[in-house]
Amino acid sequence: MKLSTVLANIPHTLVQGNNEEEVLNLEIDSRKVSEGGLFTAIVGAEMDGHSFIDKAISQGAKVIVLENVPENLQDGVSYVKVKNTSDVLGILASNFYVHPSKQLKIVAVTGTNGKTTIATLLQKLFMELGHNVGLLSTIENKINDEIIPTKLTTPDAITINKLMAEMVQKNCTHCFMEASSHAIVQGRLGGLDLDGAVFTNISHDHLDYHGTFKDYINAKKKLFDDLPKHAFALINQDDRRGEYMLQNTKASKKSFALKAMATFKAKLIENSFEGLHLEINNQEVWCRLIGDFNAYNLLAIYGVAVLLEEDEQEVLQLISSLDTAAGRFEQLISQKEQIRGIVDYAHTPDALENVLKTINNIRDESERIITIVGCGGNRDKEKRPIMASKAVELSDLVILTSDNPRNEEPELILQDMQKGVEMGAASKVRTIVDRKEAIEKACEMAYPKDIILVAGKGHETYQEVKGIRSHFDDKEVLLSLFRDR
Ligand SMILES: CC(=O)N[C@H]1[C@@H](OP(=O)(O)OP(=O)(O)OC[C@H]2O[C@@H](n3ccc(=O)[nH]c3=O)[C@H](O)[C@@H]2O)O[C@H](CO)[C@@H](O)[C@@H]1O[C@H](C)C(=O)N[C@@H](C)C(=O)N[C@H](CCC(=O)O)C(=O)O
Ligand SMILES: Nc1ncnc2c1ncn2[C@@H]1O[C@H](COP(=O)(O)OP(=O)(O)OP(=O)(O)O)[C@@H](O)[C@H]1O
Ligand SMILES: N[C@H](CCC[C@H](N)C(=O)O)C(=O)O
Ligand SMILES: [Mg+2]
Repeated sequence: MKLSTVLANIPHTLVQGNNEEEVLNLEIDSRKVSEGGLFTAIVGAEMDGHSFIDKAISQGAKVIVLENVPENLQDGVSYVKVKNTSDVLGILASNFYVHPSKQLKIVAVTGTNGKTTIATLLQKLFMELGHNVGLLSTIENKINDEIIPTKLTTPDAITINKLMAEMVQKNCTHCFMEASSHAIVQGRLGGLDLDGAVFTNISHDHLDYHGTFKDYINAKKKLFDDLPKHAFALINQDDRRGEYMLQNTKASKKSFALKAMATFKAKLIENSFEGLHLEINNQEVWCRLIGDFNAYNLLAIYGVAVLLEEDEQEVLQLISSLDTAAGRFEQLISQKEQIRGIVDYAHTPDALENVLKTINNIRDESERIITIVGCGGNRDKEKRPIMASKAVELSDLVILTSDNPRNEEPELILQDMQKGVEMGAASKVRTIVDRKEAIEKACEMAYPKDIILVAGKGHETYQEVKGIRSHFDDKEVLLSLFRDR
């Protein structure tokens, strides 16, 4: 594609070079640039892409999009100056891949918890409804049944557009995606033509990155501020910040709620280890998902489907057969002793509290709860003592352990967590650095019918220590320990 076409609708100055240059590919990482590529220099959180411009050229880049022009320009290379490279990357990628988002119905889901559940189940539902559908999620990206592995919840703008172009090529009509707060702030969704956005809830997370809770809330709000007029903005009316998300949006305002007045209403009739019994817009529905919080997720899914003009009856019928997303309240029960293992991705104080409250509400009094939980390294430190304290408050026994220590010392993360354990509760808490040993200990301590909650890693199949990811799977460990129980 010609450079002038790639730069359409982007205010820029061609400092040197030729607008007719053919661009063969786009890159933001110099290490991945190939012949004929366009390299965009991004000022990142840790590094400045401008320092890799020469490296990108040595790898074959023919065009450089940048904010700061270097003193020495290389011959045969076009240099394009823009005001903010992160801001234009989405438009650049959309131009290069010929605006795939305009050819898809796209709904982005944001909020602290529930994004993966809602996006994943929407993809399943819309496939059941007979559509070809794409998915961008924490667990994986998908084009219909084809799985494309991912390391991020929301990919960078180039990857998003590339995947969407592939979705269009494979006749997809819809794409459901998660919009993380990091992605919104970094402009990864820039240039996308969204048809709807969903707000689930907001609670403590990622303060390491956003600084204050207010900035974290405003990061989520930006998704709604940027929506076009033809889109819908669907918010959780029961969340204190739901209404705020709609303050400056041009989109049509819709809501869902269990308590407040809303466009889409549901009532929780019963909640058990077998599933949820709900009333959605005055119709009774049985669902296989567990926990009050999933009533919100299912209602949001219903709302999106109706707003995308699917048949309400068919949607309600299909919702009742939807299964949970991998690692979200996944249950395993040992044969002989009926010990109940629950693997859940709760890695925020709010998620942990919700999951534990759900278990407390539906368990039999005699069934004890043993919780295994850790907190990620190189992530929000403030949530560590809070998560430990919630675990202690709502469980009979707690084992604090490691969850992706990354570049931090696991022992120090655990010390931060221990600060949330009150003196009087110390007797029900143990600390075991090795996650496998922690799960083994929990099984050793469990009586028949006890409940073991393994929180924080959900679908993850690795433990990341000092930059190296080794295979680790909570579910796999539990399964092998349950074999003889
Ligand atoms: C803190 C953060 O969000 N970083 C993301 C961000 O990187 P960055 O632009 O700040 O990168 P940087 O390392 O400072 O480098 C600046 C630029 O130099 C380039 N570079 C760097 C080195 C080199 O040799 N050559 C080169 O060209 C980089 O490609 C980059 O363009 O943009 C990159 C491209 O989009 C992301 O891959 C990267 O995610 C990192 C790996 C990450 O761990 N992010 C996590 C925190 C994240 O985004 N998580 C959210 C989910 C959170 C949740 O809700 O749970 C997600 O969406 O996954
Ligand atoms: N609507 C909800 N409200 C509160 N907690 C929820 C909700 N949905 C799920 N959870 C809890 O949060 C955990 C994570 O859920 P999910 O993966 O759907 O969220 P997410 O927003 O995608 O998270 P991430 O930002 O890490 O990708 C679940 O395992 C469950 O414990
Ligand atoms: N997307 C979240 C996931 C956290 C999951 C938990 N297992 C951890 O590694 O901290 C993050 O990157 O903060
Ligand atoms: Mg997610």
